[in-house]
Amino acid sequence: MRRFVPYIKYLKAIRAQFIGSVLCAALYGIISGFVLNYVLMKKVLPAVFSEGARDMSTWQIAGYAALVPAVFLVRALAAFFNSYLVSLCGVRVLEQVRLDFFQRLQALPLNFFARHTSGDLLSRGLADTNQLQYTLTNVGNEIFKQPATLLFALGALIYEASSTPDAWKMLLCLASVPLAVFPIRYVGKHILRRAQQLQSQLGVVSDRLSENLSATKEIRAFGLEERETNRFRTAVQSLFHVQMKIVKYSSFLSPTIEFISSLGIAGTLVYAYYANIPWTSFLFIVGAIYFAYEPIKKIGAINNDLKRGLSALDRIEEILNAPLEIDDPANPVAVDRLQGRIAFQNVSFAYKTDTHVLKDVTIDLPPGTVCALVGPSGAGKSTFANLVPRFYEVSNGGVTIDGIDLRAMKVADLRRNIALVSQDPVLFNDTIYNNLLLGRAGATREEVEQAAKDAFAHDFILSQPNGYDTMVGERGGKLSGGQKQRVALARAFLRNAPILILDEATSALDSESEAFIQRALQKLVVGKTVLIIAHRFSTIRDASKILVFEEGRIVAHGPHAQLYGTSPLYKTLYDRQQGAGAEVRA
Ligand SMILES: Nc1ncnc2c1ncn2[C@@H]1O[C@H](COP(=O)(O)OP(=O)(O)OP(=O)(O)O)[C@@H](O)[C@H]1O
Repeated sequence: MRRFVPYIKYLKAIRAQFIGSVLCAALYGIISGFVLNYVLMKKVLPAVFSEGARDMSTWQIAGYAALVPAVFLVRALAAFFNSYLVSLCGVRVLEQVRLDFFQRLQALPLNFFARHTSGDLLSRGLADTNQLQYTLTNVGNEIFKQPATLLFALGALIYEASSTPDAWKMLLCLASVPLAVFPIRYVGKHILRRAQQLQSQLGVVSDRLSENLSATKEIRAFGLEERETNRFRTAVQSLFHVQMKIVKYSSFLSPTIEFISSLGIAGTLVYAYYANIPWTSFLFIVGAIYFAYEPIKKIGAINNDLKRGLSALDRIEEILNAPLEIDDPANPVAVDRLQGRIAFQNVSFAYKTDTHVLKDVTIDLPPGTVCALVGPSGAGKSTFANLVPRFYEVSNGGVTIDGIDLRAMKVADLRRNIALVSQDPVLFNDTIYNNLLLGRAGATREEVEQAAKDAFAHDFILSQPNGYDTMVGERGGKLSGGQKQRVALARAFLRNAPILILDEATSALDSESEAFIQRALQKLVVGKTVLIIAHRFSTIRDASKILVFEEGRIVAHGPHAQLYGTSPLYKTLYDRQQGAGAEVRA
């Protein structure tokens, strides 16, 4: 239970409901453990079956009989309110945990996402939080009710045994109680291990599903349907296997505890026979034994739930406690609009191992430089560009903008000064207008439309069924590649940041889109420091500075005319690209 303590803070806002649920649980415990037994065995049965019972009026009989449903009614109300309020608390705590989980995902560095698959993260965010919610409400439901019931049942037993001559020896029947601890511990241990397997197997299933859904076209094109189904089947079968192990252990517990409690009752029966215990006392004590074992059985079951919840919590906390790595400094330098002088000073960088993919890179790009990054595949161009918005932290050296080390400013301040247009821009499943607005929240309608005009997107947007209010579909699926690119460029116009990072699309666009995009780009780059991961020779040639990457180093830099004569690698890359046409990568 200690593991859940840090989350108690989330109950603050609903303190009254939580206290209400505990009080209802206590009332339930008193009724189940004592009142029910007492009313039935000590009041109703003796009154109805005693020698003078024949003389009672119908009203008197009915009065005694009505006591039974009256007690059950109060117990039912206590159970209902306990369950309702506890569920409310559990759901509220989980709402916060889910939010924390999501917020953490927003703050974690990109490196983290390279280490975790999206299926695994989805499974932690959905299946594990669901399991935790189930545990919290289920365990919460019983955690006060059952111990209260046990306490009052034991109290009733001791009270009765001590007030009936010789009956105290009947308490020996409780000697079998400790026996119940063994199966509870045994099952709990196994369930914890299996629950961990179950949750991670759920991650595998979710991973297969999300990978499959993200590659629907490739699967059909390569005829991979059967292979995919088989892969999914294997994952689901493993899940089934682990699930059944859990069912086996959970189902084992209840009957075992019932059997142990029957041993106690059998012992009581033998003793009561020899000790001549009155039947009313005997029934009361057997009732109390039953009501004492029932909570033990339930506590065993909630122990299992708890173990499953703990394994889910472990997986959620792995994310909640994952180091942020890239965080704001304690005393950030105040940054408003930067000019855009980017400088790398002896920068080395490795993704995870010691293998550096950037090695001792030093370069100074004055504001307004349009800089093309070229080099063979894997040479480090994207990595270089990704260090500027501080998507990753350098291993050695430092990156500065306007002379300020990136680590000295707030991450949000830095990124507000950068616009990013990626190769395959992602649009959210929202209207075109709202997708544009992501460039700069708070922009006016006129500004948004002007940005769309600058990006040559305005006309195609107006020709959509609902103009700017047309929904773009999941990941912008209802727009063509060229249209998505223009929306992304319009977003960059709207942002109007001093630094622009552009990953040029490698796939061919139709010539009309291509021409629009080139014209938009020419306008967009004016007055900005631009890093273009360039794949078209026209872009490369027009750049004011070209950085040639090879195996993580900048081996040459300068304008096209100079590099063409001095850098053999650049000459080869450029000639190859020019020969192969606009679509071939550098
Ligand atoms: N997230 C990552 N995790 C681990 N290694 C990575 C990651 N991203 C890139 N790398 C590795 O870093 C090296 C440089 O990659 P980078 O993407 O910067 O090259 P690039 O020059 O942009 O290549 P391309 O032109 O093919 O996009 C490569 O060896 C690549 O395998």
